[in-house]
Amino acid sequence: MCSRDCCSGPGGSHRGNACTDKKGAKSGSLAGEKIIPTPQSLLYPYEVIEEIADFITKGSGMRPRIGIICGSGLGSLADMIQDPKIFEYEKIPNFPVSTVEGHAGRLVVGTLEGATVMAMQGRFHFYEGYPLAKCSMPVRVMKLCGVEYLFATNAAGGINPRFAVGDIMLMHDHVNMLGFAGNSPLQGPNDPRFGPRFPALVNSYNKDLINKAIEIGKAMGIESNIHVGVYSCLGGPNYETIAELKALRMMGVDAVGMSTVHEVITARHCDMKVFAFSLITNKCATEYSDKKDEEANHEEVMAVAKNRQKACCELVSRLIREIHMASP
Ligand SMILES: O=P(O)(O)O[C@@H]1C[C@H](O)[C@@H](CO)O1
Ligand code: HPA
Repeated sequence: MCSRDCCSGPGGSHRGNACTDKKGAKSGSLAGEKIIPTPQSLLYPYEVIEEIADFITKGSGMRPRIGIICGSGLGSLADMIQDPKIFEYEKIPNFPVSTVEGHAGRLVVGTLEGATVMAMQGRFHFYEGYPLAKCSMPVRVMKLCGVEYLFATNAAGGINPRFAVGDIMLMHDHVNMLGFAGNSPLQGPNDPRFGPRFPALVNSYNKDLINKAIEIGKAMGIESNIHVGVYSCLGGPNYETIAELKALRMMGVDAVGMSTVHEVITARHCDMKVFAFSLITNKCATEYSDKKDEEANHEEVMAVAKNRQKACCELVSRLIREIHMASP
């Protein structure tokens, strides 16, 4: 079988039934030979996750309580961290690398508003070629580092016509389109040390944290820019067609992106409390038009994220302060 960072990510590839690892060595089997499937979950068994978590907790001298995943262009959330200990993804054993612009590719551990935190400045997306279990593997690392709360953020297209560019949508639910297609980060044998075989996902998004965030939005004077809504993740990397956006809207989706859902599933499976929000970086057209400026593009996504980073940082830091003050 392929080695740890196998064919399922950049650097390796499938050829027929065989696979090549990063060094190009053929390590699978060709047609006619015995083929042993490797379920995604076995790419990162408990012991490997534990090793990565030990590397981070020993290297930082901390057991962080809050984990943050920075969305596209929202890396500044991690820049708020005090006394940061920085781990480049390349230097973390068994860690994938970031390949997307706006995702620096480093883990930052330190304190924020008095709380111990670890932040991913760069997440892994399905469209980068990583299977879902690999995309959300860092959430399990967070869990074994001691994280109780996951803060997942993303850049997303607004489908709800009431949303404006620059608004923040607090996620209270999601529609798992990749799950509709039979893909899940929890596929393969279940390790009960992480969580149950069949986790429930109702109430995945912590209501207390949503309510606190709404109050914080009011205190910041941005209540009209804060919404509560439903996010959906498609595989990307292409943005959606009009017909897809219309269908998503009919399903009750308010914002669409290419991440977060599999991270939330993984976090809920191992019983973490989840707070997540989308920064609306573009409005999604749901009617046919020839106007070029209605087409989504990553430059616009990054520019809007940069413009709104101050508000996003304040929301996150105030919420973390409340969590820490309520139970230091
Ligand atoms: O990592 P997130 O979900 O914030 O990134 C979004 C989705 C794509 O990666 C990219 C598209 O512009 O931004
Ligand atoms: N669609 C999907 N992902 C996105 C979008 C979008 O419109 N904007 C930012 N990420």
